[in-house]
Amino acid sequence: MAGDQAGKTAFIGVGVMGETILAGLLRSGRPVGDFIVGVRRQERGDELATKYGVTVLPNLDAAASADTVVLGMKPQDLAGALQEIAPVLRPGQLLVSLAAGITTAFIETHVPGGVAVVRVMPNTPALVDEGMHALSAGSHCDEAHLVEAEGLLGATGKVVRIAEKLQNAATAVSGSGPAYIFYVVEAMIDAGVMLGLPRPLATELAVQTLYGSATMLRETQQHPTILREQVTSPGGTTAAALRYLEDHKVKAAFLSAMEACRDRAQQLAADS
Ligand SMILES: NC(=O)C1=CN([C@@H]2O[C@H](COP(=O)(O)OP(=O)(O)OC[C@H]3O[C@@H](n4cnc5c(N)ncnc54)[C@H](OP(=O)(O)O)[C@@H]3O)[C@@H](O)[C@H]2O)C=CC1
Ligand SMILES: O=C(O)[C@@H]1CCC=N1
Repeated sequence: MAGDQAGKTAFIGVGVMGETILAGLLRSGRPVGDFIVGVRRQERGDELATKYGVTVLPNLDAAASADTVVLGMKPQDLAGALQEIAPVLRPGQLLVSLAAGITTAFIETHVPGGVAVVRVMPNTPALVDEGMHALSAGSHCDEAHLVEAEGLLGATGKVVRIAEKLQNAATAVSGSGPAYIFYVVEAMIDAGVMLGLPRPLATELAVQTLYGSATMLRETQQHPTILREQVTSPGGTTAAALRYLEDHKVKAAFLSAMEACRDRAQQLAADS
């Protein structure tokens, strides 16, 4: 596919992540006519057509009429979907897979030779155009394919190119990462309530603290250790709290949790 002839993009499998990316593209000003949607349930298709005015087609027709196909189904559903659309795929066409764990090599074995594959690990902050998307090229990708994929993902946040062997580690950091952060915020709100704060106030304090801290990290470019030390007065309140987190091996728990995430991504690939 020549980059300057980029045509329609089909989204096949439009759940949380697919809709987030599609909606972001429309929000960024891309015409709805650039996109086609393929779904497996008619009522989901009706919902997307009503909400965005997007054309909904059977998967086979969606794949046939697009230069780029974004695959947004669960890893367990990917092989079945590839089998369904493979008959209409053609060399030079681009497949962009969002599926955790699934390799470009696996996808390439399920489609005709010469179809280009880009593997992406997106994340849900794309909903507010603050996504972090890591992408890797398959073996038939040229620069135009990568630029096309970057254009699609770039509408909702940052995009980095990474070696495919790092994809499962990226999943552990940025793909699944928002869930860890929400979990920590949930814990802080509940603790605030336990300490006597009304829940709306505890929520406001915790959410703004997260937002301010994230903004500091990004804008000052300082190492988190330095920023943490600035909060930690000798013999003060923060040191007392951090000591408890150290005693309970919270950092080690993060390491184990993220290893489990990486391993699960590998397992999803092995099971496919
Ligand atoms: N959610 C996240 O934070 C992230 C998800 N991902 C990856 O993104 C992918 C999607 O995840 P997520 O959006 O959470 O999952 P969802 O379950 O929300 O969405 C998957 C969608 O795919 C549809 N689907 C399944 N099979 C087909 C098919 N053959 N044809 C058409 N549509 C189909 C499902 O339809 P139905 O409505 O009928 O179930 C559903 O709407 C996964 O592979 C995941 O690994 C990656 C990074 C982050
Ligand atoms: O939990 C999952 O499997 C997906 C992939 C990364 C985030 N959500």
